[in-house]
Amino acid sequence: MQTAFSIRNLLVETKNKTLLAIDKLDIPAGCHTAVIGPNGAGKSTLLKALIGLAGKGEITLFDHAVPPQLKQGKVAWVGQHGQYQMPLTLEEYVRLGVQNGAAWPFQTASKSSEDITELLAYFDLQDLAGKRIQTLSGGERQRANIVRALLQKAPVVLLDEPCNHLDIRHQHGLMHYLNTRQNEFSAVMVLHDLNLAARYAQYVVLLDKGGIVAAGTPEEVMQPERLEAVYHWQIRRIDDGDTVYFGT
Ligand SMILES: Nc1ncnc2c1ncn2[C@@H]1O[C@H](COP(=O)(O)OP(=O)(O)OP(=O)(O)O)[C@@H](O)[C@H]1O
Repeated sequence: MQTAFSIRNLLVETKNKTLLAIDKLDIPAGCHTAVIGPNGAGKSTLLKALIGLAGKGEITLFDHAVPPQLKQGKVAWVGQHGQYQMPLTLEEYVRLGVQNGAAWPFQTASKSSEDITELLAYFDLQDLAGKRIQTLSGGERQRANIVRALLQKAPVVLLDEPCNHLDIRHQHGLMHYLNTRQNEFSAVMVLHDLNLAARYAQYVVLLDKGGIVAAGTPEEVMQPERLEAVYHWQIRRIDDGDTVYFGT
């Protein structure tokens, strides 16, 4: 299996504390990875390390050493906090993604106005295209952030809690969109919702206290006893024969 990110001897630390220590982790390409774990486990820190914003260690992307250009947006990024003070309409805001998507070895797809129209329609934003971003709701802004990142047509998209502010339709809509585009890009996403992780991710990394507890398929990783030990809460796994759910 091809590897998207290959991580060796990653260490992220402050003066007094180790935030994340990972000896070895290979995040597969051509599928979507969910990073799960309790608050403070190190999930966002891992995503930051993947784009070179945190830590020391060896990280390769499709077997290339991660170069400084990654910091300039060659891996698409949906962060937890957007910048909404710019005097832009929603359409102008998402078009920033097109401008960020400069060529780099893995960049092949073209970026056309059809992409924008299609993505705005899919994420139900077409009627808001002319609206100022400051006036959008939380969920509308989050969807705009997602469209802006997807327009970069990068081979890897990192999403830090992308379902924040999204209603149930748009949560599943986003996950469905990602799963139908696995031949175009690999997504690595921080998810708090275990049900979304179990249903839509093909690879799961469970973090706790700045380290990896388990990594593998959802079935391998998301065992109730293991989740209970990490989240310190009773967790039940319910399999209705079609879908696996996690409840308390
Ligand atoms: N710049 C920093 N300086 C000091 N500590 C930090 C810094 N950034 C993160 N931390 C700490 O590192 C730990 C991991 O943070 P991180 O944001 O990666 O957690 P997370 O798993 O994404 O959590 P959450 O689910 O709450 O978003 C936390 O204990 C956090 O307080």
